[in-house]
Amino acid sequence: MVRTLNAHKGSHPVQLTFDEQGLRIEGDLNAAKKSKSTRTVCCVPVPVGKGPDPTLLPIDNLYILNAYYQERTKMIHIHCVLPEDRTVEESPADIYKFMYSVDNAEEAVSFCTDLLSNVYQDLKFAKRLLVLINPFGGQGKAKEIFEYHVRPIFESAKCTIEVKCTEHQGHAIQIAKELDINAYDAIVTVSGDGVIHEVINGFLQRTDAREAMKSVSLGIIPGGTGNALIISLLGEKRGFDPCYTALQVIKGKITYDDHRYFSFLSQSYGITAYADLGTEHMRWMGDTRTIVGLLQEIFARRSYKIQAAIQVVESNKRKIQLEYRDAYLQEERVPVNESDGNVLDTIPPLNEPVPKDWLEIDDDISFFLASKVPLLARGMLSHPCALPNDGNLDLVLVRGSPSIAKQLEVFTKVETGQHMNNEIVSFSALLKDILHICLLKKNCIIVGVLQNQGV
Ligand SMILES: Nc1ncnc2c1ncn2[C@@H]1O[C@H](COP(=O)(O)OP(=O)(O)OP(=O)(O)O)[C@@H](O)[C@H]1O
Repeated sequence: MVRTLNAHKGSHPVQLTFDEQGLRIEGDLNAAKKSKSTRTVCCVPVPVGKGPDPTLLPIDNLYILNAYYQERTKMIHIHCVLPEDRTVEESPADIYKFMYSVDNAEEAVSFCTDLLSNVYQDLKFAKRLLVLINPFGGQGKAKEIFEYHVRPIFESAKCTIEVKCTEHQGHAIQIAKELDINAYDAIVTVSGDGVIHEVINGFLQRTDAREAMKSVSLGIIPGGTGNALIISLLGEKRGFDPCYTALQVIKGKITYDDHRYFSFLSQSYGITAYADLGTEHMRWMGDTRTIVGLLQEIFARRSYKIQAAIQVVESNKRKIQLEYRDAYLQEERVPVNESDGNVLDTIPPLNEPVPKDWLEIDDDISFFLASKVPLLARGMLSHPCALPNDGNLDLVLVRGSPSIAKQLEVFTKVETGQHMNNEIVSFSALLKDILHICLLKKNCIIVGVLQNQGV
């Protein structure tokens, strides 16, 4: 279907055309200067910089939030989220609002109706969102990120927005556990991974866990220190862009479907964990604090005692890399398990002997980092072969306390994933996501059982 509407901007004729792919705006001579939303800093309006003309290329359906005709002003309004420069890969996105006069109201209304049904198709328009903001996440800017970047996008898409700030640790678990799942289409977290973890666990504690996860999807706006899930899904730039991630809430189709998560990102012990815990007071630094923490740990040559029993599928790094490459190149993705029914606890009880085919580790280590996702922070491709749906956890293990030079070598290569080839790094895929760990630190014993059923 191709639809055209004749409009004008002042005395200049403008033509709007849409088809299955998107919308083309022709004739808007100063779109670059005026199309963006007004920006304010401390309530003072600031001029919008002149960027590339956003109407030069057709606007993909994905980017269009809303189109409506205002009777009073006789104007058609079209709201979009667009990359600021569409010729640049992964350019930051922003909200754009186009307005044109149309003389024939009936034509304008019917154009908007058809454009919207084309743009949303099987997606719901005007979603009901519950927004959970962790005011203390990351550098404490989650509220500002939401109000300044995200709310205007949700409002443009006519979403109903209910905002709650998380008030204490565990609050998001309670909210997800008690949520009226008929009242919302999505829970949107403006936080780091910690609050997402709580929402997932809140859902899993419900008797109608599957139903809840099917009907209420999870939207993620990065507002914390660790934003591993969203950057692993959308990439390091787009996953960190509040406008682009807000667009995903409106237009994305990520839902939990039939799969349950017990552990959705990583399990960390050793210097990576203590680098995070030991730099709590440096939150103002943003994600640089993780780097400072790691350097502190490396230069102190710390090591940590661990007892772990793991079931290893593959420990040959070369084979893991080749399998990953083959899976990545495969057009068809690995089919996911569609089975219904209860989630089985497949982990042997801790008081029983460790199965014979498992590997026991009773050692000092620098770090033990198991993950389902490749990126654990920006610039930290810690698990370059992690595939979210292969049913395995990937483990990076550095035993003992290697020299500072050797550890720094690993550290400098983690950005590209090359650390995996380093001699001090053991890299394994762990069978069926089962992992028993018993961590010993000083006099304290922590017993953990981790089970992961994959994404
Ligand atoms: N109001 C609050 N006061 C104290 N803790 C809170 C509050 N709201 C949420 N939390 C807790 O803060 C933890 C971390 O939250 P989040 O992931 O949003 O931030 P983060 O900066 O990415 O955290 P981290 O540095 O641990 O990665 C969550 O586990 C949550 O339980």
